[in-house]
Amino acid sequence: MVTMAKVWRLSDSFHGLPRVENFVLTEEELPSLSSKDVLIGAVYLSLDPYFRVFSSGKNLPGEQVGRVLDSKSAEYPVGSLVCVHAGWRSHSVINVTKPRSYGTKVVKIVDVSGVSPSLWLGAAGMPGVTAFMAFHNKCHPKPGEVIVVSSAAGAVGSVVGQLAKLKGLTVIGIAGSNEKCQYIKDLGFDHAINYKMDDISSSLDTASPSGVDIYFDNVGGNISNTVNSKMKSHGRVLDCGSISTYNDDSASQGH
Ligand SMILES: NC(=O)C1=CN([C@@H]2O[C@H](COP(=O)(O)OP(=O)(O)OC[C@H]3O[C@@H](n4cnc5c(N)ncnc54)[C@H](OP(=O)(O)O)[C@@H]3O)[C@@H](O)[C@H]2O)C=CC1
Ligand SMILES: CCCCCC(=O)/C=C/[C@@H]1[C@@H](C/C=C\CCCC(=O)O)[C@@H](O)C[C@H]1O
Repeated sequence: MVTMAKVWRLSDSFHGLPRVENFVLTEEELPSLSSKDVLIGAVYLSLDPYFRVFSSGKNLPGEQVGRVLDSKSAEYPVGSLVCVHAGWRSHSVINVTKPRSYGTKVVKIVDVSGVSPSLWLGAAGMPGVTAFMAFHNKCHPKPGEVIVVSSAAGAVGSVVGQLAKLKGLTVIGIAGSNEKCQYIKDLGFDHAINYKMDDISSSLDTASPSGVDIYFDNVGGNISNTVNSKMKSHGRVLDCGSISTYNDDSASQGH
């Protein structure tokens, strides 16, 4: 039986903000399975900021949670839930012995009842691991310190803020709407700044008159210029990303 995959590709490279016209939905006939191949049906697709910068040619990158629909590998029986860098596509035929883009593999994931498998693309996946490793291994947090997190309602920032609360820090989040500010307050953030409505500088002075010990930066640009001006001596700035620059084709994307 022939399997047809629906595959999102780029019809045109990005210029400035991504537009619907940049994307085209195509169809692709999949090969029959060879030894160690599995047929995966997508369950959740991940949309991450790095797509804007790392998309090459017609192909979109992207991790997905999928379910094994057919298998020539005893290690991945039909019905297994997996995470795989397959791109934005409904179905994939993948050889489980071959590494994927930048070394990733087909990762079997635990199907926890009552927990959405989409978490494996968020808090339990790459964003969550990024937050955990960057916060604990690079920020050197100490209880009682003050941390500012930009893009605080995002996949990475929302986890960083919760980890910081667990570590006993005072946590200030910066987000772009009152709803997101309420969301991060509900997560336990001590302060929430709406960068589209509030004066960031005076809000930071009010939230932490003595300044900032750690800035977990996901945004870059003017927001970070303001936060950086509030850093204490020996403060730490963790440059996780600069999403405010990704749509600026003239900016250099160095990380
Ligand atoms: N170094 C690494 O290995 C990794 C780095 N990253 C980086 O971390 C950052 C966050 O990623 P992730 O949590 O997945 O993002 P999400 O897609 O979850 O959230 C991104 C949020 O950033 C905010 N944002 C977008 N544009 C701007 C802007 N111009 N100014 C201020 N805020 C803006 C928006 O929220 P709002 O409504 O609040 O504006 C948006 O929802 C990105 O820079 C990403 O590149 C992510 C994963 C790994
Ligand atoms: C513009 C620089 C973005 C840096 C921050 C960021 O979001 C990093 C994310 C990495 C992500 C991207 C790296 C390579 C993508 C290659 C796409 C492909 O070939 O499939 C990945 O390494 C996990 C995040 O740490």
